[in-house]
Amino acid sequence: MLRVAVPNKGALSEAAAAILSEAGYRKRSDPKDLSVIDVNNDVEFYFLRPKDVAIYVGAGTLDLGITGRDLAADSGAEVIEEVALGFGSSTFRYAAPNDQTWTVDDLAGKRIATSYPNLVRRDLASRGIDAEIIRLDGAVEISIQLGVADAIADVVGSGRTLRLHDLAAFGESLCDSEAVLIRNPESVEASKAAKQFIARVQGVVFGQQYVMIDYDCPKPLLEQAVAMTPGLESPTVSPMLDPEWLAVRAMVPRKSHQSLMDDLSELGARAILASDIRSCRF
Ligand SMILES: Nc1ncnc2c1ncn2[C@@H]1O[C@H](COP(=O)(O)OP(=O)(O)OP(=O)(O)O)[C@@H](O)[C@H]1O
Ligand SMILES: O=P(O)(O)OC[C@H]1O[C@H](OP(=O)(O)OP(=O)(O)O)[C@H](O)[C@@H]1O
Ligand SMILES: [Mg+2]
Repeated sequence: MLRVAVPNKGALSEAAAAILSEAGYRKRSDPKDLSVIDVNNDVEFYFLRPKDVAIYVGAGTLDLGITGRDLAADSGAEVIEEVALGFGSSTFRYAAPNDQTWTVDDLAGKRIATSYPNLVRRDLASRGIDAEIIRLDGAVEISIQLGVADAIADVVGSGRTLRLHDLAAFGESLCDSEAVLIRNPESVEASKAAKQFIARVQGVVFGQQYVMIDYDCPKPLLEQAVAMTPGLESPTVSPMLDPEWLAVRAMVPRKSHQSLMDDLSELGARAILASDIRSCRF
């Protein structure tokens, strides 16, 4: 049976559960459940703290897991990132009180509070900076005010928490993160079940990033229209009852589909439809 780790709570858990459900896997009925057996798919899910997921997967105790790229990096576990899941996007930044301008070199000899000590230690070492790391479990942004640190290194999503605490980020991002599906490098190399699981999750994520566009196109405009909607391989072009028109169908990136529909309409296409793709395989 394939063994898969899923965040049990926190920033990643809801979206992770939604993707797995869309991919056809069994949901847990009670949020307190720490494991669920999906008999139909021959998968056992373990609901763990996102921070611990990479440790289990790296050790080979579990085959696959969903966690944050930043958490996996901090764990030091040897895991392979299979699929970027498109949610839980964040950067990992140094920050300090915004009444002064800081550079990364100013961190030398200072106290840096963080929940990601290995990520920070590695970054400082690569820069040859010696600083003291204060390891905290969370609510890191308050630590300077409380006098235990001079600067912090933490996850930044919208940036709201930094602003609320009069902090400003400085230096480059130490890690551009999002939720990822990871696997153990050895244990599932040849496993058909693992490959199928990865393909299903990839299919849902890919489906979320694209929409299907259908439109009616006057024959003389076909070349221009398909240049705008090239699809993945190539668009499907079908005859219509009216010989002056053709029906075109292609996948397009979700992000730009509204402006693409505007452009197609301006070109002379009609009956332009966009529909969701729930899942796909390549
Ligand atoms: N505000 C946010 N915006 C985007 N991603 C976030 C945000 N907060 C956390 N993350 C991402 O979620 C993951 C951490 O999840 P979470 O915050 O649930 O874990 P935790 O901090 O260990 O747990 P908890 O917050 O319950 O103590 C990381 O990959 C991080 O990049
Ligand atoms: O940039 P923002 O959108 O404001 O989000 C960033 C904040 O979100 C996370 O905290 P979380 O809620 O997980 O609490 P924690 O610090 O206890 O982990 C993260 O650690 C930051 O504190
Ligand atoms: Mg958190």
